[in-house]
Amino acid sequence: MVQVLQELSLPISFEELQQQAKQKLDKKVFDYIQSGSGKEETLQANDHAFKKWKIIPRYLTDVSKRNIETIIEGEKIAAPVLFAPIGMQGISHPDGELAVAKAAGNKGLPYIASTVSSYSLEEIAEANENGINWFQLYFPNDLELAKSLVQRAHSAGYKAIVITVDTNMLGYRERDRDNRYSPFKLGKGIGNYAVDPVFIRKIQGKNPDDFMEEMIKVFYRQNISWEDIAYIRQCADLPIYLKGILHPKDALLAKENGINGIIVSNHGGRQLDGAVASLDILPSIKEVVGDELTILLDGGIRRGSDIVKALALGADAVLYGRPYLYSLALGGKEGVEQNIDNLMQDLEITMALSGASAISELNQDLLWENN
Ligand SMILES: Cc1cc2nc3c(=O)[nH]c(=O)nc-3n(C[C@H](O)[C@H](O)[C@H](O)COP(=O)(O)O)c2cc1C
Ligand SMILES: CCCCCCC(=O)C(=O)O
Repeated sequence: MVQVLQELSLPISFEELQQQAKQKLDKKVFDYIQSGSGKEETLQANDHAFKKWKIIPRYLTDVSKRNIETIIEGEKIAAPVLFAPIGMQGISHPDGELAVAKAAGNKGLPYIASTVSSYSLEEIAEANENGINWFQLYFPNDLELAKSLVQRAHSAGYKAIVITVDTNMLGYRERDRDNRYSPFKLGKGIGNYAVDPVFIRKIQGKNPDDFMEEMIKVFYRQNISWEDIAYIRQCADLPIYLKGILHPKDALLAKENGINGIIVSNHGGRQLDGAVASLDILPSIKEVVGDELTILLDGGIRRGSDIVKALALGADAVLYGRPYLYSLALGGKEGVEQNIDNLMQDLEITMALSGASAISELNQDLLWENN
């Protein structure tokens, strides 16, 4: 008997992937993932920014031996790509972060676990025990809780702390407001708080119906200072990255405060609408920080050519966001792995056709600005 194997086959194009995810997911969930804040000017600007730069390929170069690996925080990774922290992945697929972290590890790429993951950071670390995990911190209002989260991440083997600085409150997300949707009310809840000893102590004796309310109360620290960042450094001896840096002066302050790296990001256009596209501001940031700290970038990374452009403009690596979440929704862990295989192939082909055989060869000399 001939066995017909039903191989999972996700669309390769990002636009088609997004379209299929739209058909599969509940409308409110899809809107939450896809949309930006306000008029979505920043969301669109992220996309447009990549179109402004064209690659001027170099030919008659030897690209017969190609290598897309790079080193970030002293660890060799399969490509200059990290998985962006994305909260509550359980709304896209029941396996949520467990599937994605495992896929990241299998493909040799770091996974950044969000504070507001559906699963706890310990469960995620276990799922990706052979991979590299970083922990993203939403700085809570309570320093003891911040310390507890960071120390748990350290004990669970996380290799860096990413502090998101662009979310002192949630952006004005018109579609979620129209839909009356908040992911905080759905799914498994927030895995990290559900098991945190400090948080459990805080809610002790309270009505379980107030659990969510208590969580929301602790979420947003609206006055994070450089002293708070220094406090996190004292909690665990781990490299610190700041995510959401856009102003060159803040990048300079990060350098002066001994931060290990920054993530140039506008949160995928979900926070301040009207904010500059991350790719547009990258060259000015590179100019002030030079090679003294690691520069990562996210917002609009969809294809190999986007990665080439970001690296040529000064990023050491990029964070990959929405596309992996759509792949998760459509195909679970295998879907994410397939999408990453496609991205890595695309990157290798784009580099070779640009005349580069290694990541270190990508620089601004390869780009032309199309005003
Ligand atoms: C559904 C969703 C949830 C997100 N959750 C988080 C989060 O928990 N923490 C965080 O720092 N950033 C979060 N982000 C922002 C991403 O880390 C990243 O900055 C953004 O997705 C990059 O834009 P792109 O997806 O368009 O490439 C989230 C983004 C999306 C789309
Ligand atoms: C404490 C802030 C919760 C943010 C929710 C997840 C997120 O970052 C998003 O963009 O949505």
